[in-house]
Amino acid sequence: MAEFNTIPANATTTTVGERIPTVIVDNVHLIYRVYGASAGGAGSAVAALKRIVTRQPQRPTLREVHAVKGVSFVAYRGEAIGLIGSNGSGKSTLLRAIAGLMPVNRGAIYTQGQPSLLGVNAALLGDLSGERNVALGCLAMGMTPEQVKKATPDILTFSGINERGDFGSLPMRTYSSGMQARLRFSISAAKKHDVLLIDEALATGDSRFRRRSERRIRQLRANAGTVFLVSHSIGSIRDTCERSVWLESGEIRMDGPTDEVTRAYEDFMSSR
Ligand SMILES: Nc1ncnc2c1ncn2[C@@H]1O[C@H](COP(=O)(O)OP(=O)(O)OP(=O)(O)O)[C@@H](O)[C@H]1O
Repeated sequence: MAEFNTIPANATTTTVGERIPTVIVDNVHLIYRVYGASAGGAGSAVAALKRIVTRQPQRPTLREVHAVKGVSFVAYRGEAIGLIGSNGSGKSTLLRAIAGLMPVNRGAIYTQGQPSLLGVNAALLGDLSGERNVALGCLAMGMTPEQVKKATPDILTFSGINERGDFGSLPMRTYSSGMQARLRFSISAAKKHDVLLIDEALATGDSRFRRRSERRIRQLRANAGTVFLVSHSIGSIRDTCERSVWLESGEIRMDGPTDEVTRAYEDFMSSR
């Protein structure tokens, strides 16, 4: 997408008023292959006895989980998009593919720049202090050592982990899961991202941190990035995203203004 290079970094439209695409998802299929999974009772005691009697070795089996089925949409600069859907509908899988962490089996994903995935499972090292993890996380995001030094106090303050004592110098394994999630979010949000993918990160923070991180997401968007937010908290989605994509069983059920999509999703969930 070489034509993006000629557009000013903070513009959300071209000079002729066209919106600038940042992520194009074109008829994407994502399939997990699970090796060694026993299918249809092959793992039962009767099946095992039968194999012993007939002296047949257990054959390795392969099962496929078709997690995302033919999904297409275009995301634009300056948009915050909520990804909603019931458990197992394919939201996290789709984010991982947009981040380039999972190959697509069919279709294609085009992105502007390198999308950054911020998830509750993002790797931070439990034996290192919060401060060291901040430094490593910032270096991994491409900051220089000087930028890291400058950004570290702000990141620690934003995360709020030092509000109840000097936790920044303690190993991360001593943090609650909410504190760990807050620090992960704060590290990722310290950098301007072309495309920031957030998987449930806000759900684990308390309400004060949630408000703070929602403000930060709005700032990241205002800096012309695109934000994707996966969350089961419809409140967070409504407060942060003006557009939502609803996935169900790996397919798009609805894509449009958050108010309309979340209302339809809530009706669907309450009728189940
Ligand atoms: N590593 C994996 N191996 C095999 N199947 C997987 C794997 N990860 C997810 N799946 C399957 O892919 C499907 C989509 O899962 P995914 O985690 O993307 O859903 P989700 O919408 O994010 O769910 P949730 O809301 O529960 O987090 C599910 O059927 C799940 O069982």
